[in-house]
Amino acid sequence: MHDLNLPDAVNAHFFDTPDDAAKALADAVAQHIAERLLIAPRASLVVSGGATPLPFFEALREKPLDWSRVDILLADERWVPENHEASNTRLVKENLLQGPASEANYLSLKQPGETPADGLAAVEAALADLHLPLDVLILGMGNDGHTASLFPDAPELGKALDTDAAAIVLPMTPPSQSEKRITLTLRALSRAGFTALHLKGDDKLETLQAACSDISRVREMPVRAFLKPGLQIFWSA
Ligand SMILES: O=C(O)C(O)[C@@H](O)[C@H](O)[C@H](O)COP(=O)(O)O
Repeated sequence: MHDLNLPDAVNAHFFDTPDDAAKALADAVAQHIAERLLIAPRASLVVSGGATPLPFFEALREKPLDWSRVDILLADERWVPENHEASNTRLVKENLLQGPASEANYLSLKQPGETPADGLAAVEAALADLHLPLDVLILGMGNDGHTASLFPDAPELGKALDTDAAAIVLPMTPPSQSEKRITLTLRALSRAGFTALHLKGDDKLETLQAACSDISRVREMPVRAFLKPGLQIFWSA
């Protein structure tokens, strides 16, 4: 039905409604976290901002997990105050860190500082205890092929994609975006125990199709870096 030329061992799940996709993704994430907590003292959960994750957050926050042992952070953040409508931290606090999930530990990528470069040391300090690889990573994707804040037009993209570099978080200043950003780097985002790409709408399917057409040209569409064996794609109309 969906004419995608997916790389080997990438699994795509298609749903009729955003709620169906969100519930299935929340089930999969909760199962993965529960399994991880059986064998590890804590589990990390990295989520994305934007519009797509809202119903997923609403479904996930109700799961009966030992949330006090879960560290939640964002894959990327816009460098705006927490009460700004574009703040991903606000989105997560209002929609995910509620109910049972309010017991989770939130690690913020937004720290004091005029710019992400000014706040970088404080963000690195906030992430000092973060264990890599991550346990669960949920990514979104823009129609320019960005994921997290790995934007094709960001001057910092080369550094952020360099998995040999030590940085796990970097400021990003893509001219296409009105706010400055901060993002986990590819090094931090690679090899998570469970990685999902959560997409909504036909336009995203077309973008995914374009991304799959030549996965080697990562700088043109950074989402390609994640089109690897084990990736789970959750798409809905
Ligand atoms: O803060 C952000 O903007 C992101 O984390 C970003 O990578 C997002 O996931 C995509 O832009 C998709 O956004 P939508 O879900 O709004 O389409």
